[in-house]
Amino acid sequence: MPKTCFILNPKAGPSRRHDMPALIAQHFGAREADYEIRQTEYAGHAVELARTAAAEGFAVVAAVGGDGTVNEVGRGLLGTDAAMGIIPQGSGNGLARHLKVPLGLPAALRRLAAPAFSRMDVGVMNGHPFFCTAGLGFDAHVSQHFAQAGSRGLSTYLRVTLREYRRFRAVPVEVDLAGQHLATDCYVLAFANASQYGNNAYIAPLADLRDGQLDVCLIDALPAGRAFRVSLAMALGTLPQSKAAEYFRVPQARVQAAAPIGFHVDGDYLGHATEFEVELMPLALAVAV
Ligand SMILES: Nc1ncnc2c1ncn2[C@@H]1O[C@H](COP(=O)(O)OP(=O)(O)OP(=O)(O)O)[C@@H](O)[C@H]1O
Repeated sequence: MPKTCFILNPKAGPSRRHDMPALIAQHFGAREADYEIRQTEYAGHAVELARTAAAEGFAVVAAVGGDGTVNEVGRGLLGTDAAMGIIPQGSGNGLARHLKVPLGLPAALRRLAAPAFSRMDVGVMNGHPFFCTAGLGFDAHVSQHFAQAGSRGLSTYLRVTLREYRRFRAVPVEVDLAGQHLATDCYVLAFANASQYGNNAYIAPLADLRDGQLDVCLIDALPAGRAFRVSLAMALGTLPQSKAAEYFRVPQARVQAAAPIGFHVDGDYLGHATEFEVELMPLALAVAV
C-alpha cells in the first residue's frame, strides 16, 4: 500500500455527512502510519498541502473533492515525484469519471489502497494548469454566474444555464490552431484534456489523457434548435458525429478575441481576457487510480 496523504475539501460536492476519517480507516486499512488526512481551510489551500505532502515523501496525494480540488492538488504535485489519487466527492467529478475511478466512497478507497500508476497530460491556459477541461465563452460565463448563485447543485446549475442562455452573445475571435488559422465567432471554445465537463457531459468524447494533444471543440453559434441538439449529444457522447460542433486536435493554440471573453479552467471561472495561449505538457503528472 503506497504511503498516502488525503487532502480533503470539506466544501466540495453536495452536503454530505460522511465520517471520512472513520471510512478511510475502515476501507483503507487500520495502519495509520501508512496515511494521513489533511483538511483544506480555504480555497487554494490544497495546492500548498499537496506540495508539502510530496516534499514529505508521500507516494500518493489524493484529492478528496471535485474537479476544483483535483486542480489544486494536481498543481501542487507538478514537478514532484508524488502521484495524484482521486476520491470523488465533488458535484461533477469530470476527471474521476474519465479515469473510471469508482464514484462510491468504499469502492474508491479500496481502489486507492492498491492503485495502478500511470501518467497524464496537463493543459495550460494563460499560465493556469488544467487537468480536465478549460475554455472560453458560454461555459465559462455559466461558471462565473453559478459561482455567484448562492446555492450549488444540479438544479441551480440548470437554472443559471437557462437564464444566461438568454443573455449571452458570441464574440468574434481569431484562432491559431498549431498553424491553422480560423476567423470565427466563439460561443464555446473548449480545450479538452479529458472527455467531459463532469456529470457525464461529454464535450470531447474522444479526448485521450495520454495522447499529447488537446481536443478543441468550437461552437460558433447556439440557436435554440442547435442548443437542444448539443445538450442531447453531450449527454449521449455523440457531439462529434452530430455536426453541431467542429473539432480539432492540436498540442497548442492561440486565440485573439474582439472583446473580453470569460474563461474557465477545470470549471472555475478565472476572469475575462482578449488573448489566450493554450498548450499541453505531455505526461506531466503521475496519477494513481
Ligand atoms: N476549506 C475551504 N473553504 C472554502 N472553499 C474551499 C475550501 N477548500 C477548497 N475550497 C474551494 O472549493 C471549491 C469547490 O471544490 P470542488 O471543485 O472540488 O467541488 P465541486 O465544485 O463540488 O465539484 P466539481 O468541480 O467536480 O463540480 C474549489 O474551487 C476550492 O478552491
